[in-house]
Amino acid sequence: MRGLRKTYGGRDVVDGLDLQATAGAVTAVLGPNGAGKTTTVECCEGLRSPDGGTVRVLGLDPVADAAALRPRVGVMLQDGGLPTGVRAMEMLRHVSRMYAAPRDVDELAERLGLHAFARTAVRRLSGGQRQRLALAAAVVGRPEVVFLDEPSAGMDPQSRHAVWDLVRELRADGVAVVLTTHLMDEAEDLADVVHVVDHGRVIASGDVPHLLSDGASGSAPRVRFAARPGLPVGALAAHLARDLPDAGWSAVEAEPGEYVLAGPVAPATLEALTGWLAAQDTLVTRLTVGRRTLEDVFLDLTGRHLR
Ligand SMILES: Nc1ncnc2c1ncn2[C@@H]1O[C@H](COP(=O)(O)OP(=O)(O)OP(=O)(O)O)[C@@H](O)[C@H]1O
Repeated sequence: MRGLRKTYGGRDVVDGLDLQATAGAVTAVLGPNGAGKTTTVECCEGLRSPDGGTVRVLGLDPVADAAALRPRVGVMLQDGGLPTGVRAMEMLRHVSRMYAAPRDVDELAERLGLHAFARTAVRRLSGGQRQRLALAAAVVGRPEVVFLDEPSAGMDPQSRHAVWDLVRELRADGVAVVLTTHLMDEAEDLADVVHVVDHGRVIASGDVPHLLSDGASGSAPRVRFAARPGLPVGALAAHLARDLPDAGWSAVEAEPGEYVLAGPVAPATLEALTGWLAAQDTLVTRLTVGRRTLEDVFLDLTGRHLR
């Protein structure tokens, strides 16, 4: 996809977006709600027509060549897009019969735990059950390219891991998997390449280790703490720069009362931080030290939280 643009009511919700997905790899499009992820993948699926730019899937135009692409591409929509009146397994068997060489339906159902609600009408399924059924329908035809829009949204942890295992297996089988997500752990665990999207543009791309090591303070751990909202974070950064020999401190209030401190974090950092908080007469209610995450990458780039 090159220079993709999509406009609604005079507003560019996708604004010159470039990205590429390759066979045998998981490509994640990561971004907050409203970033344009669904619009982007729906242009690849032929469900929306771009207002600018070029989209090719397996070398074909998703709109003009829709009939040729249909047997080769699997799609899992965010809202399921399933017929609601039929029973779950009936629906899956029906879909499987449309393909030349479908997967074993029972084996797929077993892996995704579909047998527990096999005879339940689709409209009565829970959100997570519907998602699992939609995933099964997306992959049952052995597609070469699979688009998964927020595949594990609303799922319990066990189902989520079943989904992730299936995605890894698709990758091992040479499938090009494109998934949109706003879950950083999903992107970190699954993706070979992550495109971070905000306001309809790619603002960072690369494999996860590259993205996590990029930035002023490299891959140094972050200090996250909770305290009363509205602390003067500029003064905190200045205090650390004065107290500790290294430069390059940044402190942000990512959400009201939630702070992230980045810099050359060392044991003395915590002493300096808690000393400063005590001088502000402020009690810290939570404090953790951990590696940089994709959430931090987004925060560094936009000053906002991913969620
Ligand atoms: N048919 C439409 N008409 C008008 N505006 C739309 C339409 N579809 C999407 N939008 C707007 O385009 C923007 C991008 O939406 P999109 O669904 O692509 O974002 P997203 O990144 O997938 O978000 P989410 O994670 O919430 O699904 C949003 O502001 C949305 O309100």
